[in-house]
Amino acid sequence: MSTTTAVKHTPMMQQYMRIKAEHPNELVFYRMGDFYEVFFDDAKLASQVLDITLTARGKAGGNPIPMAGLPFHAAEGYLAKLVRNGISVAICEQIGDPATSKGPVERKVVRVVTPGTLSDEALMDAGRDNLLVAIAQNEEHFGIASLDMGSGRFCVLEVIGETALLGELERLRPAELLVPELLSLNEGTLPKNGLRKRPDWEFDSAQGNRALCEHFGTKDLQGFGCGHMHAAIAAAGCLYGYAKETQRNDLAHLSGLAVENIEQTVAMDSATRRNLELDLNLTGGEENTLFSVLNSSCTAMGGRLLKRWLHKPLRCEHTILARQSAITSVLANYQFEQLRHPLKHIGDMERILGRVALRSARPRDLSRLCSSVGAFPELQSLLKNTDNHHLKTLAQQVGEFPELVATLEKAIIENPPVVIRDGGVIANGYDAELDELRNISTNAGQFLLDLEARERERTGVPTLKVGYNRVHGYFIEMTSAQSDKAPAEYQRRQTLKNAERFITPELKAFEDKALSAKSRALTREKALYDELIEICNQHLLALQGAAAAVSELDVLCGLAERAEHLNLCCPSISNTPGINITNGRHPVVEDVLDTPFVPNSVLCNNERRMLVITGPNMGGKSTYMRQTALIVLLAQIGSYVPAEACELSLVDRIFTRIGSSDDLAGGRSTFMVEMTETANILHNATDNSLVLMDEVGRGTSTYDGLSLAWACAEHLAKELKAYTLFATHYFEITTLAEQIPTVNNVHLSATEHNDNIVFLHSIEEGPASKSYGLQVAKLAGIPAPVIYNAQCQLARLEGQPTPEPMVIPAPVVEQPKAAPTPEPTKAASTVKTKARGPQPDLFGSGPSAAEEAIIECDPNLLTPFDALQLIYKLKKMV
Ligand SMILES: Nc1ncnc2c1ncn2[C@@H]1O[C@H](COP(=O)(O)OP(=O)(O)OP(=O)(O)O)[C@@H](O)[C@H]1O
Repeated sequence: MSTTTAVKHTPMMQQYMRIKAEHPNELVFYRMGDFYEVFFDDAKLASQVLDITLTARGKAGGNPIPMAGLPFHAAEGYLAKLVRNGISVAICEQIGDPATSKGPVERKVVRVVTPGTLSDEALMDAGRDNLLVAIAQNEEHFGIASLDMGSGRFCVLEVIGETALLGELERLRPAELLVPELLSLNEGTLPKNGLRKRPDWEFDSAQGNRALCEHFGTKDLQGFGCGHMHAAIAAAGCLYGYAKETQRNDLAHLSGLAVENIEQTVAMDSATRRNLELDLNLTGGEENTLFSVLNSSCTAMGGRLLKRWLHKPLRCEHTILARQSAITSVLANYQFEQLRHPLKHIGDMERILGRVALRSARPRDLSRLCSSVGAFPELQSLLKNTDNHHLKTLAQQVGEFPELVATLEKAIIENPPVVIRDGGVIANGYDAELDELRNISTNAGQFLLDLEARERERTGVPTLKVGYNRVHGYFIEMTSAQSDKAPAEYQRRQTLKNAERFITPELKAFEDKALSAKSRALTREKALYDELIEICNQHLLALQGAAAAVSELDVLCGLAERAEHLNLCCPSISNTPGINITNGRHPVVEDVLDTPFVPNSVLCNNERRMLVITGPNMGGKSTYMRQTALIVLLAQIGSYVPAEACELSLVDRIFTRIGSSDDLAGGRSTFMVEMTETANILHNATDNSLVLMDEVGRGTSTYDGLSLAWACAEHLAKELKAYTLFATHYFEITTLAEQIPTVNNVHLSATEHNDNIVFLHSIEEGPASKSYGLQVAKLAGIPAPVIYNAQCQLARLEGQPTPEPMVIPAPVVEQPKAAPTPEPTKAASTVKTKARGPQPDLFGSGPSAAEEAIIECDPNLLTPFDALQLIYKLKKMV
């Protein structure tokens, strides 16, 4: 804040400063009539992020106070933009009455909107979970707590080591991340947006335990299965405190803590999650991802659940088979199509219920909740005769809520306004008192006319009038001459020169009602609305369960629809170790290709633990590897898979070492990233893991790279025995198959036509015969002279005659500095005799004649003439 306490402020500014001092880390929206105003540094930030004008209001210490204002009615859009940028906002409203206030109206922060604690529909992306995450550290253990404020889903887990932690953070992608001040982690690896450091004491496990027990009304947390998870409880405690502080609410919808058991799910590190492009592609977009192809859910909550499934493949065969059998069941007779009809009428119940619990639900939330729950009977009748156990369980969990639907239907008008503030939400006929109040204000005129006519007749005074004035209110007026005809219950209210004014008990009662009818109608309506929210809250737990079951039904029907339309097959889970995919396809590449996708099979088992994949660039190696991982992943979420047939045993981890990018924020070069990821694989892969290695070693010099690739492949095949797909351009590695029985060569086929390469994309047994690198470069548009030069260099390296005399100076070709380490050398000697194709045998080739001549000569002994001779000699040799 660019101001000092010594500066004299106006009373209003003093009030602002007091409030701001309590919210140093939030941008304060200070309510001024129909505007929110922001001051000082907040104003500068807001004007920058929101692209609004920065002006000034008054002065402090002679300097103008920077100010930016935004209309109150448009605040939501601005809030959304700020939270998307990771900025929290404290909303400070006028709570005093301006008419009676001395000095500035009393103001108070009514809520703090932070990126991770959103629940307003307008501020959230319906397509993804919006998570508040906290991490706590206990030596090597990391406790992770996550909360989806919208739905109240509150989960904890513990992992060991930084890599596993980062893998989970990649899965959760927190909108806001709470970390202790003293976290021994490389901060560059944590997401920047929404990162909040909290004091270490907030992560006290015992204190967290107490707060959580108090919230759930339990003696301890054993019932949730996390009593012993101290790091996770520390994280959950901090998260809970933060959520409560910002929401200023009792968070009733947080009904339990779910323990995410990592033993039950397939572990994937952050690189693997990114490389497989599960729900985000490599450029960060949402198109062309596994999710985009596979999602055909009808509800937003179904879509979000599918994302969670894709990021959490299972190792629990029972659950996988339950999902699979449900899909098979709804595929029969296209039942999924019928089920999708009621599902389309179900709104985002999960988030609506969150707002109901937070008591911030809007009228349209209630009417959508009503129509959503109103669709349950149709779902039930469709599932009534199912013989599938899982579908039966889900149907039971969905239940029916006839009374609630009847109440909401009766209570809320068909298209209610956005907010309850101005009323007009509760339907006529729902509440007699409200009806009467509304009748009074709308029918007041008629009532008075009727009364006038009746009183004229009763008194026989045709000039009797019913009137109103602001001082005396309603009255019956008679001329002074006729006033003796006033009945006994007429009470004199006012005497004028020629007339008398009376009031009757009936008119008095009407007056009491009419004068305040409008505001009382509004008050009554608000009370009824709160009552409705309470009624919904009474069903909260059951409704949350129903929403979860509906989401799952939706995902299962969506997967069935995809299975039907994308021609997927039901994988079978086997106890015999192995992955056997017949004619598998890459669902995303297949989706984007205009030409037919070439299906390929994979066979890995105890005898075939590693496939060394060779083939030309663009041949389809990466596609083949990724499709294998995606098929395994889909099988383990319980889905059908893109293949003709598939049988597999469950894998415990999926690792990928694919592509290369540097990690500037984390201070790691491309090669360092590559090696870190490889190290993680070598430390953690088991004989039940699926490992994809794409061109390991290419990030460094040829010899270092080949040696590393060789050693990694050998370690994976001999020691770890993981199912490994190892794509490489180092032909030497194909000879591993001759030394290790469980290593097999496969290649992506291609052929040449008129000097051009034709990719066949089909997998064949054995190593590739050629690499076609120059043809692919030509295809990519490398200029002809450069291609020609490359051809010459290739011929020279291969010891073949140069195609044409070379005019371009030869580039420096790297020469081996030292012999490779003993193990690879042993392997290399085999390579020398066995290496196929025209590529040079890098380990095997000795020094050339020119090199030998250079080695032999001693420059200290050369005369200038000798040196010139040597140059001529060398020139002849190359
Ligand atoms: N089975 C297939 N059927 C049809 N087209 C395919 C198939 N596999 C790959 N392709 C096409 O070939 C392109 C290149 O595939 P991919 O990236 O897998 O090749 P690669 O062998 O890994 O290449 P590089 O060695 O250069 O990384 C894909 O983008 C896709 O268009």
